[in-house]
Amino acid sequence: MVTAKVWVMKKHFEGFPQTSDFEMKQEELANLKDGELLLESVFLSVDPYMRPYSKRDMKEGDVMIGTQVARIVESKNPAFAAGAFVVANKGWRTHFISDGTDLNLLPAGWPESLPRSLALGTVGMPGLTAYFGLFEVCKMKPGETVLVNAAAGAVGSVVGQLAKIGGCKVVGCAGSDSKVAYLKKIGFDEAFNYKTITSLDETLRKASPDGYDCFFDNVGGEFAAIAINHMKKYGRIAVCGAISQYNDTVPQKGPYIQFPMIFNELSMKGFIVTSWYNRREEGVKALLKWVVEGKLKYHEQVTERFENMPAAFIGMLKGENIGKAIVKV
Ligand SMILES: NC(=O)C1=CN([C@@H]2O[C@H](COP(=O)(O)OP(=O)(O)OC[C@H]3O[C@@H](n4cnc5c(N)ncnc54)[C@H](OP(=O)(O)O)[C@@H]3O)[C@@H](O)[C@H]2O)C=CC1
Ligand SMILES: O=C(O)CCC[C@H](O)\C=C/C=C/C=C/C(=O)C/C=C\CCCCCO
Repeated sequence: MVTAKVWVMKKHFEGFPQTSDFEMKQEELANLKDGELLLESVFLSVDPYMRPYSKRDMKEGDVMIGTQVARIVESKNPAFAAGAFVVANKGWRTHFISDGTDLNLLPAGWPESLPRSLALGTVGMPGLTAYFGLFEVCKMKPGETVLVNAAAGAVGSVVGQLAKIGGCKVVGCAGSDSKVAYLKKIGFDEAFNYKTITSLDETLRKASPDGYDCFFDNVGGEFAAIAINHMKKYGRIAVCGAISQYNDTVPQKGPYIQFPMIFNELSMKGFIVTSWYNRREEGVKALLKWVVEGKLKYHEQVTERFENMPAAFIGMLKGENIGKAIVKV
């Protein structure tokens, strides 16, 4: 008999999540039946979507939603061998049982030198968000200028580098000087700290006087309201996330976007990465190839120990991460 540790959302978040909103519990797992597998989480992901999705999909007492890289401890399913690693979507749990239908094996040929946690970041859901958001939603073309916010994070850092790989100029912003230095290091043409500039309007104009063809928006709110006025004619905006609004208790007002949308004939499209998962294999293959070739750099903010899941989640929402926020069990 295996006992799993799990984190539940004890109380719905009000405003910014607090550690007291979470509770760690234990779950006894049943013995394996034929066709089933026992898995242990090795790395868990903490992601911004957990904040709005908790409100939409969860009730108090539910295990926190989320994905992990897990190792197969025991297999009674001939399609899976013990010792193999998979990506699963089983929530904040140390151990769990699966019948294999909801597991994705790490791609064949995963290099020994690469951390398997990248399957939750640059070569996983956030990397795929950048890939499909930029190439399919923004329809980025060589020679264009791309703007991305939350640029030093899991999605943004890949957006900027894919824009460079695709032959574009890229402008990014982040919330600290060390993040801005990181953006320069990974090839951003222009980068600024949105917390210390005096005028976003002036900063965006200076970074690209001719404006922006593509805007990959991870933040929403006031930033997006100002950035939309800097789009070029026929510019495209991928509405990926709205992290500046996730912890609001009172909805933000405005903006009124009709004038720039009409006069510059802009396109603005929201998207959810999983809608592109019929092409998941293609995206993972391309991202892994660029990582192996050294064209796509990665950084991970690793928090040790399952017990620290809430702290890692809250820290990521506060901006403590450079690159992908990961918990190592
Ligand atoms: N549509 C989709 O399918 C998907 C959407 N997303 C969205 O993409 C965005 C980025 O996700 P991800 O890369 O995983 O997360 P990140 O790794 O970028 O971490 C979140 C970052 O957001 C920034 N942030 C927090 N609060 C604010 C704020 N009020 N204003 C501006 N920036 C803020 C912080 O960086 P800083 O220090 O720079 O402030 C923080 O590090 C999120 O909005 C997320 O919901 C992600 C995956 C899929
Ligand atoms: O890795 C996986 O397979 C899980 C991924 C799940 C998820 O779909 C990935 C990203 C989602 C990002 C969502 C971003 C948002 O900004 C969500 C916006 C609105 C949600 C509605 C909330 C309503 C609350 O009142």
